[in-house]
Amino acid sequence: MKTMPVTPDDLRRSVLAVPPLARNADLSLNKAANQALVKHLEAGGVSTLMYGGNANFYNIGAGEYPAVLDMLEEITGAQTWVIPSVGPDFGRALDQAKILRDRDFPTAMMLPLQFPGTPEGSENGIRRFVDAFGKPAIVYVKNEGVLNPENVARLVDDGLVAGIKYAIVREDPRKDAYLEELVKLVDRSYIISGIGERPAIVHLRDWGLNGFTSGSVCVGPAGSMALLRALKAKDYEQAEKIRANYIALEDLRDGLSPIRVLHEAVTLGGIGDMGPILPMLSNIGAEHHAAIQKAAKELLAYNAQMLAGAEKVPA
Ligand SMILES: N[C@@H](CC=O)C(=O)O
Repeated sequence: MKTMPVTPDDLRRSVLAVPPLARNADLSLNKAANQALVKHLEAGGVSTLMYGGNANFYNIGAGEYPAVLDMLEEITGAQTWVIPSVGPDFGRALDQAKILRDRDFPTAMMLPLQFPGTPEGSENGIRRFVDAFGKPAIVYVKNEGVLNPENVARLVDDGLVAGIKYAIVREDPRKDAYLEELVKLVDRSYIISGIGERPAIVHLRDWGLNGFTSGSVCVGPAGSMALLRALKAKDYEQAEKIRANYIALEDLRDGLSPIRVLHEAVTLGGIGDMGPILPMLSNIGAEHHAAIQKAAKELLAYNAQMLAGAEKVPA
């Protein structure tokens, strides 16, 4: 597992996969299924795994946290970078900092707390977490009003930030007043697009962001990595062609529930049985399974083609 400090190059080397977390019927960790998903991602060329929203870290207690970290350390390859999340509440983040500070993870992502919180309180919370952890954190900007661009910029200026996951969803990602302000205050090499394949082209081409996160990469890792390579090569025609293969699954995710559809897509695609989602979430209803399975199988077929080298993409 990568243990060296994070550089901007690390943020763009791989798509940052945001995987679900597999559990058994009794909600204990399913190590074999989690390992199967990690192997699928690594076989597709992915080397960065960010365990956050899709793994429902929002609901993991500090009591289970050491076992989760042990498992992630065990199931990932020597070249793979694992980013665990902490929070979203301040007390849990501090408990998790005490657990993380004796381990080799080079950073952790602070989940955003929507309520109750203020931008100044969230900035202060991240400062105190980084102080307790002893390493810079990844800041997750998911909704307006949690952290303002000035709060994020102060954290960056004080050396407390390894990266920023920018994930405020816009109807048209080319029009984004928050991001416009953020890129004035913070070097773009810190900022990664945090909403999957759909806005990734605009975020990297038009806003100059330094990489992207994805959930659907867990089904089609080779295509997402090809998309990243096409974007780095500024081959936007190729990037559009590749992204088209993700839209069916992304439409289902955005229409129903991004986390719950992804969780089931990994199971129904046959990559690994993700089992029950930890409360306070719940698995998506069986009435959606056929559509999710179809989209997952189509993306897996595309992934197999990409692995076989059927499509020429920039190296
Ligand atoms: N939310 C996005 C990116 C990950 O955070 C997704 O799941 O695709």
